[in-house]
Amino acid sequence: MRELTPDFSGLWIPLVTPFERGAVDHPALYRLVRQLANQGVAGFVVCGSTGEAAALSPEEQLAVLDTVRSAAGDLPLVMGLSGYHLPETLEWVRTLNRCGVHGILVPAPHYIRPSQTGLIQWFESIADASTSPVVIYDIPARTGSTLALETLRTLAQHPRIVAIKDCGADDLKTQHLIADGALQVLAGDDSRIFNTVALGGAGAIAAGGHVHTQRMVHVIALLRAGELPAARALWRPLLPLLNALFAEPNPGPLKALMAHQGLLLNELRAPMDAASEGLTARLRTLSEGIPALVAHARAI
Ligand SMILES: O=C(O)C1=N[C@H](C(=O)O)C[C@H](O)C1
Repeated sequence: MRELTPDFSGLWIPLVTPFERGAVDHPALYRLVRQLANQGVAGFVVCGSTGEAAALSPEEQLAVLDTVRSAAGDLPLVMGLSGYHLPETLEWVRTLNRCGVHGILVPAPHYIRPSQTGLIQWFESIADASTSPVVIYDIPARTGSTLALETLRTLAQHPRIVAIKDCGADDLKTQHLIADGALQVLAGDDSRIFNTVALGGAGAIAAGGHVHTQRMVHVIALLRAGELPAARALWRPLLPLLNALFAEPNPGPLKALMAHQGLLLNELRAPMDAASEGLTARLRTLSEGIPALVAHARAI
């Protein structure tokens, strides 16, 4: 039986971490969250892959969480985890328990590629230790581990495992998970948002939601309301930009575009680096070619 009935539907923004001369740029992060918070987003993911969490110390991660919390108002926060050392990860979960987040986003341990039994043990141990709901982060391209459908079905029986950020790139698995109804399915690959939500998924955790945020919020809301033609009309202009944002390693392209928009400095922590000039120019052209939402909405 489920202990909690949390809701992860809608558009969640996996926040970038702005930097200035090597340090976290907290004022820029605060301004960014303030600006996004009143655009209809469901909440924020702090220290996900887009947030370059792997390059942040635990102290920096907690400071980032504090800044986001101070700017986010009532919006819920999900904290990302990473690593492969189970005892250290459980200790970190206990630290996060004291921070009172809405959920934790948990990927498979990276690099070591355990068996499906080992993966079940990993997620169940973390869920047992967590006082917050767990969102499974299924992202084999980054972790090296594929979560089989049966593994996910087993994990869905845990009372605190309630949702999945689906970057599995496996359409059939996505459809089975949605049909099962045991986990809320959130698109984790931006280009799959439309299909996932049209099939009955609950929403998305999408880095591309930093830009043209309201358009993405509307697409998801229209799909959830069954208004397919209107959703399609808003989605089509977004797709080339969303694809281009991932043409080089995320969040390089996103930060380049946001820097052009004056939202932060175009700085990443090594070994992540800035997007190429050619891609940056293409992103600007694509982004500027997307009609303003109000004008577009009038036209449909
Ligand atoms: O940080 C995230 O959460 C996301 N990560 C994915 C990735 O970087 O692979 C992309 C997605 O848009 C959000």
